[in-house]
Formats: sequence, structure tokens, C-alpha cells
Amino acid sequence: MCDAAAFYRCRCIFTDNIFIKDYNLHVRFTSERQFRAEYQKVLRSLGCTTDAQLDAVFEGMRAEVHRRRSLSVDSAERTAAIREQYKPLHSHVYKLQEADLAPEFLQAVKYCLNSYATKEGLLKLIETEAAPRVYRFPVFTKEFCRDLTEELEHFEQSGAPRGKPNTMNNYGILLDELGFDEGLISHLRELYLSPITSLLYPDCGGKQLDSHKAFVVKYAMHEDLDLTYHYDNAEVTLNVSLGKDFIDGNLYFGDMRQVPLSEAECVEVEHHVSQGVLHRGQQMHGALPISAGVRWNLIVWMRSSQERNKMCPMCSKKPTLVESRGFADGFTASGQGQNASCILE
Ligand SMILES: O=C(O)CCC(=O)C(=O)O
Ligand SMILES: [Fe+2]
Repeated sequence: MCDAAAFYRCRCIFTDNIFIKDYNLHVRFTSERQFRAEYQKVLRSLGCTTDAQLDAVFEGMRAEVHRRRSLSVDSAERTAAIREQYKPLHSHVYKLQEADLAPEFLQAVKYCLNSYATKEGLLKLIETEAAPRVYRFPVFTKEFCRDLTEELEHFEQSGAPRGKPNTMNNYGILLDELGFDEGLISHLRELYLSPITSLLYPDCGGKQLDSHKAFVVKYAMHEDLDLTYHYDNAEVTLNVSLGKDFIDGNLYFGDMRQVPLSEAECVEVEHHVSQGVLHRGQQMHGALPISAGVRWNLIVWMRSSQERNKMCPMCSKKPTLVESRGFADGFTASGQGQNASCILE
């Protein structure tokens, strides 16, 4: 039986939501036969017409499945190597202090902790509803954002191994491997974000967020420029603009994933350095290309095991649990009793 205190992934990680960058397409891949039947036609319409092009697609998908199967072991190895090799530049950014948070944010959190707090009252304080149920408000001080960005650049240049957050983003960094989870992200989620998400998203697990996956994304002229339209493996997402100087690169939001709009109908939301954008993980969104500079953002995918144990947001089925490390993908074995089907990968 599974360990009730641990977090798990859903088995669909090995088959679903595989991103083919060359054709900007998310697919499911269980076998060559299934894949050809489901996607060959659409791939052809996107310009994948030769056998060599299709072979390259298969090769990319197999590599991605291999990466996903090795995630736990690779991540444990990188974490150990970073601990051994890497000397932080600004060790204070690993431990959140109240002075690192914007006064407006602290005021909003303080309000939410009152027994009489309402969503309407909170919205008067944070003001910006940038798109339906998408809120932007100050989170950190500018100094904290500057020091965190410098720390990330220092890490990037150190030569220590870097874990990529997902297939869509090639220059991001997984933050748990650097030791950011306990002192910065868990602290931020539990003490400051949860009171806010409880009022804004009670219908999406906002009252019971019990784990997260945190990473930074980076966009630069000769690296990634934009991010394709997607939904997150999260119940609620916080996206904070850390800097540095950049032009364009707005977020755009559509509807919930059951009713995807075309990109043209989306609402754009600007990134303002030191401000966070809070949104439902299942609301479709993407990022437009930057046209100059470098953009770093802190992304916290917050999860509610209570919510996702009922249905995995990535495959829309009851999750089949797979053991992993740390917060994994936020599923727990509670409530599954003797019938829990844990698969050791
Ligand atoms: O680039 C951004 O600001 C969006 C990042 C994002 O949506 C994600 O990583 O899930
Ligand atoms: Fe996202």
C-alpha cells in the first residue's frame, strides 16, 4: 500500500501532454500505431510530410518519455551535485523575510486573515483583475527581485547541473534542486498565498493547497522568446515578474481548458517587475515573444491533493499513482485505502 504522507505523480506523465516543439503540438503517445492513427493527418497539415520528419518526431517523443521516466533519479543526482559544488551569491534569498514582501501584499494577506474577510473586500485592496479571475498585484520588493535574479544568473554561470521545468521551456531552472523549497516557496505558499487563494479560488482547491512545483522561466533574444498556449499542472498558479529589462512578452489568457478560445480572442496581461499574476492553473494561457532584453519569472504551480486526487488535471481521469520524490505532482494516497494502485517506476 502507498505511504499516506508521501506525494505521487499520475502515470499519465509517461504518455500524455508530450510537446512537439517543431509543430507546436501537445500529443498523447502510447504506441507508434496509436500515434499514427491519431496525429498523422494533423501533423501533415502542419508541414510534417516526409518519413524523415516523422521519424524525428518519434525520436523526440521517445527522448521525452525517457526524460520523464528518469526524472526522480536525475533530480536526486542534480540536487546532490548542486549541494556539493554550488556556492550561493545571495544566501538571504533562500529564506523569505517579511521585509522582502511588498507592503501592499502584506496588507492584503493581513486582511484575508480576518474572520470577516470577503472576496469583494480583498479585490478592493488588490485592485487589478487583469482578465477574468486573473489578478495582478505586488508581491516582492524590487530589491528582492534584483537579488533573486542575480542569484539565478550566478547559478546559471556556475556550471552546476540544471533541471529544466518542462519540455516547453529550455532555459528555466527547477528551484527545489537549489534548495529554495522550504525557506522561500513553502513559506510563501503557506503563510501568504493560501489566505488569498482561499478567498479567490475556493472552487479550485484554493483553500487546501498543500504542495507546489516551483521554477523560473527565462526568455532572451538567442534563447526562448515565447511560450505556447497551454494549461498548467496546477490548481492555482502564481507568476511573478523578477526582471530584468525586457520589451513585450505579455501573458495572454483564454478560457478554461474545456472551452479553449483561439489565441486571437485572448486577453493580454502585462508583466510588471516585482508584481505577481495569480490565475487558475486550468485557464488556458501563453506568453507572447519578447522583442528585446531578458525576462525572468518565478512560477509557482500550487496543488491541492484533495482536488487532484479526484481527477488528474493532465489526463482528466482518476490518477494512477506512481512513486516519486519530494512533492512529485501533488497527488496523495489518502482516501484510496487498500485499493491504491501504486506503481514503482
Ligand atoms: O512566461 C510566462 O510568464 C508564463 C510561464 C507559464 O505559464 C508557465 O511556465 O506555466
Ligand atoms: Fe503556465
